[in-house]
Amino acid sequence: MTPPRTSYPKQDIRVLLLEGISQTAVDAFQAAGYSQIELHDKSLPEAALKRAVAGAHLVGIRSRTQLSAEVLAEARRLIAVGCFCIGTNQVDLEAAELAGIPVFNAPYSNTRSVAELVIAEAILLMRGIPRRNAECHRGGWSKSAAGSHEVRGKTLGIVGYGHIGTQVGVLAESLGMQVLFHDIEAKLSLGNAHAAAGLHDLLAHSDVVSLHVPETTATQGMFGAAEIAAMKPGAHLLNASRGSVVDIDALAAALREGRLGGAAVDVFPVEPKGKDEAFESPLRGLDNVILTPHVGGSTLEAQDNIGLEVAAKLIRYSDNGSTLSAVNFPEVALPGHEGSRRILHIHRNVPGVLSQANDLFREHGINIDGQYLRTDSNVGYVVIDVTASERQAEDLKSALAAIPGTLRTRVLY
Ligand SMILES: NC(=O)C1=CN([C@@H]2O[C@H](COP(=O)(O)OP(=O)(O)OC[C@H]3O[C@@H](n4cnc5c(N)ncnc54)[C@H](O)[C@@H]3O)[C@@H](O)[C@H]2O)C=CC1
Ligand SMILES: O=C(O)C(=O)COP(=O)(O)O
Repeated sequence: MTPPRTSYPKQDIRVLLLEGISQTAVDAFQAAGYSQIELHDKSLPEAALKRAVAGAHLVGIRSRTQLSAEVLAEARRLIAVGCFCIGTNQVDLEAAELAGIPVFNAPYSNTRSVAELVIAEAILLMRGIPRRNAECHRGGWSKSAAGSHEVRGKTLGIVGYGHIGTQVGVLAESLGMQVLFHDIEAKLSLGNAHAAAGLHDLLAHSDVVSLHVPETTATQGMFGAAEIAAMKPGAHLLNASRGSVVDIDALAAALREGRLGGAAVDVFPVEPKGKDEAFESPLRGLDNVILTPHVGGSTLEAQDNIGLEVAAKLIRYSDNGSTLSAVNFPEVALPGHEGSRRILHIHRNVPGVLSQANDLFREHGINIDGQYLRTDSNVGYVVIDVTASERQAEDLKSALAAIPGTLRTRVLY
């Protein structure tokens, strides 16, 4: 079956996928009729990124690519961005919205992978395995129970009790751990987990502390020397959230001085762009630290599911206009539009735009079959289904594009 025609022919829509996004995404785009797909296995340096996004209509990234306002300013053809991961802190979401570009992500697909890694690390740290592993590699043989503990009966403190934090809690309870959590939102406790009275209360009672907050202005640097000092002596810290959350120098000092028993760190304030760049960190060389290269969500299962999930969201927006589950944009869920032309108009949310748009339809003598509108404080997104010839729809699109405040206009056939 020939795919439905879009105002811009699908074979001319350019998809740019960075950072080794799964083949499942490529397959999904191809199955939907998108053939121009450019793939890169790592993130691009800023100048190359600007050049690449300038020619792209759909861009897929993971956590490493910074889509700043400056980069987005080059992306004049860009229709939508897909973050093939959970975090969207690497994108200037407001700049994207003000440019009329919805951003999508995969809020669930890698959560189990992170939770499994965290539980494995908690067990390894409580047994002192990172140090013993390092010693064996050097020919040592410290066969001793000193400093080794079962996790059963110990307390795990979870900071950020969201999709990942709750799963970590459930898995930890199945191992017989007691679970405390701290969140800025009121959260339903799963199992026998208890909300701590506050962050410092959690720190005072936990044998292992695991961070699962997003990067926000409030979480940047939230775990500094004071929080580390408030942890139980010999406790362990796990960070698979974002590198900016923890003061890495304060953590390195506490580990060197033996105030903390150990740490497992997956995310860093500065991460290499790819294999060719060296990883620098004050935590390197510390035997009581598990260092991993931001692989919390990197399992084949998670990546394959993320590829499908985010590609489907980008395709749905490109083909149908639905912004359902966009993280920065008014959400409009749309039915199919067989038999109608669908006109998409994204505009700054200023008074009068909608009435001018409606006037245009009257002036052009075009009846509106369906109209969908959502706004937030920055933008309005109006979708209008009309019975009109291709020519009439294109004329309307040009007239709509001339309304002051218009950010983007598209016609879907
Ligand atoms: N290492 C890796 O490969 C991966 C890392 N991540 C990171 O993990 C983060 C969390 O993921 P999810 O659990 O899916 O997100 P989520 O949004 O479901 O949960 C985050 C929780 O943190 C809470 N929170 C926000 N600010 C807080 C604060 N200042 N203090 C305490 N709690 C706060 C929120 O209320 C929410 O309950 C992501 O934003 C991402 O940065 C996610 C996937 C993979
Ligand atoms: O999902 C997230 O937020 C992650 O941190 C995983 O990032 P990645 O896709 O591995 O670059």
